[in-house]
Amino acid sequence: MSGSEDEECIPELVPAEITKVPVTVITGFLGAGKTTLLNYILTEQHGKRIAVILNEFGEGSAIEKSMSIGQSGELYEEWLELRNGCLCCSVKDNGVQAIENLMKKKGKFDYILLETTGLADPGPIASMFWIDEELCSDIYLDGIVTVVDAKFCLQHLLEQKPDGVINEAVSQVALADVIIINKTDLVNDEELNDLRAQLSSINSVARRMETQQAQVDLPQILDLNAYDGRSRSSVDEIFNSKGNQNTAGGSHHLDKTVTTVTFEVEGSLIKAALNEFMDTVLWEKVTNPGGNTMDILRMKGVTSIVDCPRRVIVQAVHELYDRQETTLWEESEQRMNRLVFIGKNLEKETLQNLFMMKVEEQTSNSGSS
Ligand SMILES: Nc1nc2c(ncn2[C@@H]2O[C@H](COP(=O)(O)OP(=O)(O)OP(=O)(O)O)[C@@H](O)[C@H]2O)c(=O)[nH]1
Repeated sequence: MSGSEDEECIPELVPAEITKVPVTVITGFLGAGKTTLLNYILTEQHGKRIAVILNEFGEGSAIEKSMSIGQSGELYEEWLELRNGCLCCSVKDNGVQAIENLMKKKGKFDYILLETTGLADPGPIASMFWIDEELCSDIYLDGIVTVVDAKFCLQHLLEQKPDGVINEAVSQVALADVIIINKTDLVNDEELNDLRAQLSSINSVARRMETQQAQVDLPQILDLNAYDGRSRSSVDEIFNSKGNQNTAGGSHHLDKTVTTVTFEVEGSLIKAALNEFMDTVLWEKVTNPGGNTMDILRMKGVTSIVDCPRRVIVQAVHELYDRQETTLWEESEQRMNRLVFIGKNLEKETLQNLFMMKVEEQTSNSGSS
């Protein structure tokens, strides 16, 4: 249709994204306080209609007992509608089916919290939101919240696993967008400081909160837009994050192989070079000077792409990554790339040099043309 008069009559369409429902994944080691957190949320009068999906494998849960598995082994879910408008569902699979069923109840809720089991690595769950196209059309991953037990978290983080076996507690901290240190009543200041330092040595970019009985300020954990390139906060977060290599304080000898590494490189690179860089570090893998393979669990970055007027945010969880254009560069602004990696055996110089090579390739190509 053309003609300005006609256009003026057309009501403004609401972009599809606005109707998508955010999902926050709540993870944390056994007994850390995930259920306490969810119970708190479900009983508070917060004015939100939150649907909670409990992924229960533990024993003794009242909700678990109310579930049953059909004779043919199919999944049965227990749905509870609560007085404050929340919905609660207990499931026995990885939660995908439950989300799909939940979406049929559209309109009854405006937020989803998905609790993982204490022993789960949240990586595959986070990836699911990128690879399942049907899911992605209705919902989006808002962030990962990891609850840790102030008293026992260090012990879990320090637990040595056989080669190739992932320490789930480390993985949960590495992938967190928010870390809630719960049960602070059970530790003294020194223990708490030690834990803070160790958590920060693994993941120095996550927002950190400290609670008793998991009593959080809800806006601190919801609507983070942690994977949304369009949110100003995610750009700021990447720019304000501090890289941290082996700076953990305290007397514990934490297995420091999972760390946060941050670097900045001036200039721009072409889109194909950025993809090559991502493929190399995520898929082909690079080794550090000690000969160990760098294994990236989480990555986020703000990059500058040649001929693109906007910053491009790159997000990765394990081997999957995604690019999104975000805010405009100012004309006078120095083009800059800032990348944050959380993973195993990371070494800043190797990653930075590899990225610089991609930027320099572009500079030398444009110089010779
Ligand atoms: N002292 C103390 N105990 C707490 C606190 N928060 C929760 N608890 C208790 O810790 C125990 C475990 O809490 P849950 O909320 O069930 O932990 P969870 O992470 O859901 O545990 P799993 O489902 O087994 O993974 C319960 O007995 C809670 O009452 C706290 O801040 N301080």
